[in-house]
Amino acid sequence: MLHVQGLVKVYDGRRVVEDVSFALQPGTVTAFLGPNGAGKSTTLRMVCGLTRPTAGTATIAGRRFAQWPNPGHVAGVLLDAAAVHPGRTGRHHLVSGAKLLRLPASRADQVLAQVGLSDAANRRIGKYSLGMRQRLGLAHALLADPPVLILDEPINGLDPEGIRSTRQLLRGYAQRGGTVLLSSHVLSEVDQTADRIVMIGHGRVVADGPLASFAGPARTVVRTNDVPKLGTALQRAGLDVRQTGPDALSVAAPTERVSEIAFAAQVRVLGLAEEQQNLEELFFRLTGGPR
Ligand SMILES: Nc1ncnc2c1ncn2[C@@H]1O[C@H](COP(=O)(O)OP(=O)(O)OP(=O)(O)O)[C@@H](O)[C@H]1O
Repeated sequence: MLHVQGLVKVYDGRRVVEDVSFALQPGTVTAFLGPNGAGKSTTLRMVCGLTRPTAGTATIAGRRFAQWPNPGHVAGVLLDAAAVHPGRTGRHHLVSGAKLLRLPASRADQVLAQVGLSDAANRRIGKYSLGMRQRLGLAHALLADPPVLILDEPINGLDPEGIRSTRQLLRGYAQRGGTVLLSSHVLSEVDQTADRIVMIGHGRVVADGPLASFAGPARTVVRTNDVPKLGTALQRAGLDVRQTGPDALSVAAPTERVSEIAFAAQVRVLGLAEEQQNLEELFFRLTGGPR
């Protein structure tokens, strides 16, 4: 559905995007990840025809984005949430967008409801928070219910509720066959949303694959009132064990296995939880560290 082939961008003799290629299938959410300045926005701008590539091509449904007679019906784009008229209301902004796309004004209200902005529809955009502007930008991208969404840092500035509802919205959109490409420089923002990650560092793709393939083996954090006894039992079972607090151990095993061993050793467990995968570390290793 979206094909990027050998994209290169040179600014003032500097290669800021170097031979970036990937192809996205319908029904998927792909996170385009990289630290600040890695070349994400430049790549997305080339995909959307806003920046001319030095080399390479990007096509959506077989054509360059700008070659489509009605590009907004093919891909919804959110590149810069700040690029909206602050004196307009959210609703006015979306009604204008709907008109340009030859859609009924009622579409504005539908997408406002979809992103949870109905209550703020008649307030001026200048009074919106960053998170509200992000939601408005997402609403604009959704206007024509296009098959593809291209979103630059859509989670940035959202509160926890905004993050949760945006995740749900994007997952639901992909489940209905949509193709989503969203960029982020914070891995934890997208690890519950994306099926696949494409990581970019210094303009180059450094990793590309299903998110699960980058996650290390499952680890469990277990809290107990007898760290030495449980630690010994877990080590005897051949597991990698690290003490992470006065009453806490991190164990390279799923929670069920840790629970079984603790039960067999007759050690009281105060808490048991899956450890958050530290994908951030992997990210920095692959991209050569933050700039
Ligand atoms: N119009 C331009 N002229 C010259 N250099 C540019 C231009 N646009 C971007 N760059 C440079 O290209 C590099 C990549 O920038 P880009 O905005 O694509 O990175 P990014 O991964 O999106 O970063 P961020 O997460 O900060 O948005 C940076 O070094 C930036 O300074």
